[in-house]
Amino acid sequence: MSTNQNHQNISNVHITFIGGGNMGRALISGLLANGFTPQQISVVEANTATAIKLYEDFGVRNIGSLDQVAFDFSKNNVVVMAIKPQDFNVVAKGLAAKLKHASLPGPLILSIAAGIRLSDMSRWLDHSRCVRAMPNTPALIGQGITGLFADATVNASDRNLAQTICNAVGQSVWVPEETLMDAVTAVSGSGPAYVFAFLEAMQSAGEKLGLDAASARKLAYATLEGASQLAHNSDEHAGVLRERVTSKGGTTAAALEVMKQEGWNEILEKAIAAASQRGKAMGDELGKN
Ligand SMILES: NC(=O)C1=CN([C@@H]2O[C@H](COP(=O)(O)OP(=O)(O)OC[C@H]3O[C@@H](n4cnc5c(N)ncnc54)[C@H](OP(=O)(O)O)[C@@H]3O)[C@@H](O)[C@H]2O)C=CC1
Ligand SMILES: O=C(O)[C@@H]1CCC=N1
Repeated sequence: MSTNQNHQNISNVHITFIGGGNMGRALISGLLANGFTPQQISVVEANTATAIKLYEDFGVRNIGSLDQVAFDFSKNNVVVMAIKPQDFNVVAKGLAAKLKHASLPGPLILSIAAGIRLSDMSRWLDHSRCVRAMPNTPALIGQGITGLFADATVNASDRNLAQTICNAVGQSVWVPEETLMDAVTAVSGSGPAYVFAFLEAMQSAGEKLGLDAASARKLAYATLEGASQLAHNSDEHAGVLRERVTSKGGTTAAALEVMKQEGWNEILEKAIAAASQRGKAMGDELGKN
């Protein structure tokens, strides 16, 4: 896997988002905070209220429907497919009609849909200039991490363009096999939800021990942030940092013993494996269309 940083001139890039829901919004917000202008971004969003909010908050252009999408081929066009996996096939087939009339090589398609495979999207779109990406919602604040995969037909310039967009909202990692995109989805795509669940549990445990809600929240959030920064800035394995907190016969040891007995690691491994299997199953199922 490679995590190389790259830079491409973004001033001539135009990005059309199809779907401006949770993840589309996070990417738009992150891109605008990190070098892109509202004039470089258009959105096709089925939900009128969501579309209006995107315009009000970010000033990005709303395109009423897929039928109205028109590419200006003096620009380097990218289409980000940010609809739900279950809607992908129908949207892709609708977009295919537009791509037929586009001057070659047509836009770069960057799909962020969980599970949807390159072979299926290329078939539905009748287009081969496609890259798969799996970002996560911290992109909203420029702290995202995106897993990327492209097959051998995608040239270096397009890989660069895809990565430049993802790096505008955080970091990125290329994976060498498409099947690993299900692992990326399970670890970092869904990952923020596990962290939020952890935060909810920490806060609630504090409250059960008598802390008021505001104090419990502050203690839990600051601990997660501090520990995460500490791990990030350290060359040492997280296990070594854990041991440094754990005094022999002390409080942390008591907590970790319960986590061990209850199978904390196994539960997390099972949960992340379930997410990965769900990604694969979605790919199998939706790829039948
Ligand atoms: N949420 C996350 O953390 C992450 C999500 N993803 C992927 O991103 C994709 C989007 O997820 P998410 O943003 O959470 O989903 P959302 O449902 O929040 O957003 C999808 C949006 O697309 C709209 N939509 C549906 N059909 C069309 C259409 N034909 N044309 C234009 N817009 C349409 C939906 O409107 P309506 O609601 O009215 O149907 C909705 O507003 C998924 O494929 C998911 O796998 C990837 C990484 C992380
Ligand atoms: O839950 C999902 O399916 C999407 C993909 C990763 C995060 N959200």
